[in-house]
Amino acid sequence: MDVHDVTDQYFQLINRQKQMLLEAKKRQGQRPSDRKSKEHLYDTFMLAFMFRAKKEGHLVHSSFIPPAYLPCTTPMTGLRPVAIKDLQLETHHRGTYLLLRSITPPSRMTAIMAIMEDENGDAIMLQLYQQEDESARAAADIVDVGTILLVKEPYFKVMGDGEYGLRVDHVSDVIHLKSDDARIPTAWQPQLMEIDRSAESLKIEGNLAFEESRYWDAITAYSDALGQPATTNEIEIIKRNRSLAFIKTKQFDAALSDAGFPDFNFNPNPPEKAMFRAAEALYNLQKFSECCQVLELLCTNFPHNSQASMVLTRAQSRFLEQKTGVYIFKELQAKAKKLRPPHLDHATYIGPVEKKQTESKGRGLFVTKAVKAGDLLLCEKAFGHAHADKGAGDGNKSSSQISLLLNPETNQGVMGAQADLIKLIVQKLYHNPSVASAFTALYHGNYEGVTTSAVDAEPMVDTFLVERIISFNGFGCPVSSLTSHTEACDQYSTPAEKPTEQEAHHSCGIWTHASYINHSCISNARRAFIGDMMIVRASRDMEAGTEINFWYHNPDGISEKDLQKKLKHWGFVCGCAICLDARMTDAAVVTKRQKLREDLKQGFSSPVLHLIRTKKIERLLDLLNQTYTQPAEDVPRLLLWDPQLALARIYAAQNKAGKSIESVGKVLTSLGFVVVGADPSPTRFAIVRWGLLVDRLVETFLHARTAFAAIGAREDSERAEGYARTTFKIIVGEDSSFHTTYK
Ligand SMILES: C[S@@+](CC[C@H](N)C(=O)[O-])C[C@H]1O[C@@H](n2cnc3c(N)ncnc32)[C@H](O)[C@@H]1O
Repeated sequence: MDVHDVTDQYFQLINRQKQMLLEAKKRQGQRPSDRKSKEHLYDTFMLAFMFRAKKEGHLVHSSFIPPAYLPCTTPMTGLRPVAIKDLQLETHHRGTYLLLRSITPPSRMTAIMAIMEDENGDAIMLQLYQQEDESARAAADIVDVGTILLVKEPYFKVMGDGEYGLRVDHVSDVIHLKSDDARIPTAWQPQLMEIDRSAESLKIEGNLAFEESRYWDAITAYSDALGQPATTNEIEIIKRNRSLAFIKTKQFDAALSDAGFPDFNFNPNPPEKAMFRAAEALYNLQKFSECCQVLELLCTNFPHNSQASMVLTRAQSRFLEQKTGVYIFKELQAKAKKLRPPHLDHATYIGPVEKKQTESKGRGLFVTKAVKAGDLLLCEKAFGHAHADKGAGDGNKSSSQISLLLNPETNQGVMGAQADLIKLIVQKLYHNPSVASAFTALYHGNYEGVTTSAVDAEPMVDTFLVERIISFNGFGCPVSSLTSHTEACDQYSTPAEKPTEQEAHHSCGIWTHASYINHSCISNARRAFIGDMMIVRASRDMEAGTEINFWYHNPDGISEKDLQKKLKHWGFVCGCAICLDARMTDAAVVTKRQKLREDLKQGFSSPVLHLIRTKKIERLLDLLNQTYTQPAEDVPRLLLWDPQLALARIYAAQNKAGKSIESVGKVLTSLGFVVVGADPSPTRFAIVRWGLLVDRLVETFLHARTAFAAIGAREDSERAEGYARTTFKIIVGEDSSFHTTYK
């Protein structure tokens, strides 16, 4: 993940956590004799609960990923009960389950916590991780006073504060029991029997909960109703109602099934509502073709349903995007600017690409036909996207959105919305198993998860597999590459001084198709973002069958050693020509280059006469150029192009068109381009071979446009503008904002 890596800053914290884990491990298997009484745990928890409630909203979350363990794969019938008093520290109690009842309300930190008791009256702190956000589902919906649940294969451990507790990382390891479940002990059963538990009264209860936006309660009531005797007609109505509640809670697989899709229960004239629910679910599952089919039938059978025809128009637009890759990018930019989180209602387009095995990088993505620089390869909606406001973590009021995620097992520390992304994807997989395989098929290193995806007919999600996949495949992203492009170019104020800090993104996501693209510093594609859409365009012309590569981390402005450090957690060392050349370069040459860049910096800031100054700069650039031995088209000269551009800028300001064009040609050559006509000769200006696509290339081509125009080479000027526009399109993802950005 190319997000804000803070491993170095939090090295000590990671080490401290490792030490704590080692200490805790020494107690493995112990049955602690100093467990606190139920009363003590209750009092302490409630005090902290009240104190925390007052401070709510100003929490900066930090969390440690514990050593990975597998979710429970044993069916309930194969598990035996265990009691709190029998739990052993630092142990996963495989083959058992613990029956618990909550004696406190929940407290939400990184996990949802509550004090639970067992049948013997012993109590324990329970921590439930990876649950939905408060905005999606209130913590009290998950656990509250009186909630009875089963924890499968409980993990008993020493917690951060030295107390003992249960930690549950896999959402499928907890089963909530309904009030009539036979496993509930008599003493915990409700004293008063409810009067009316008929399907009809439960349906009404569900409807009421739905009207009050208590969708989870509505689902429980409808599900209870379906457990009671009812006519076929009643069952269908309850299911249709539940289907809508499933849609509201993003459980689209279940919504589709409740709507009766695909055969609508063999009904040749499916009910209007059933079709509408199915269409909504299909839309959200991005199945636009099937969605259009259902809506077309709905509009034919019920021509007065204006909402259906509106949704059909929307679904048709998505279907068209999916088929053709034609988007109204201006609209996408406008939506990304306005929406928070910037999740856009648009479809994924998969261009001329296919997944194949590479020789040494695992699987990769290849073009299936010849493409030109600028061509669209992918325009992909994120499978999951977690947004963190820019500036979050800087002490402003958005700071609660940012978190620190530390993994002592992989020695990694990242700052941003990753913790949210893990949670979000765990929930998506848990609630929509039909989409899981696109995610679980992604690269996950040597992590060996479970081979099954369901237990007791319920989906099973391995949180640690999700974390591993995100770590290897996630990308940090700006809200819009248009903004980051303009910011990157504005930042470049001092000539010959590369910006040292590359932008660290706090928002992040997973794009399951783009995830097959391997890294190379000498890339032939670039990714851009508009909201949660990733746009991948070719940055060079490619033959059919070429492997697509983009850089995971920009190689410009960073030493080879630091770059490998950034790439380390992906588990490979870049073997591209730039990196190999850097490794072979003598230390004396490195020092010489540094010295020349220092001299150039001084040269640019020198107040001496222009002519003397540019002459000196030319000489220094020439010396710097001579330090490279490999042809620039094989090994781009990353320390040369930016001072060369600074010189082109000076010539442009001095209206020295010829010199400006010559400098532009040198910028392009140092970036690995092969160009012709970058001089006042009659040869037409053209790119024979594209090179590295840095942000300031747009400016470079625009200098050429102006200079060619000044010498009356109109055609060359137009061509230079065309290249500027193509470059902009590759970097930003689209070119509809080209003229407003570069007036
Ligand atoms: C996002 S995945 C890319 C797809 C992956 N190759 C696969 O088989 O699914 C990232 C992983 O691909 C591999 N990879 C990517 N670029 C590589 C490179 N330049 N050299 C070697 N391995 C690379 C590494 O294992 C990395 O962790």
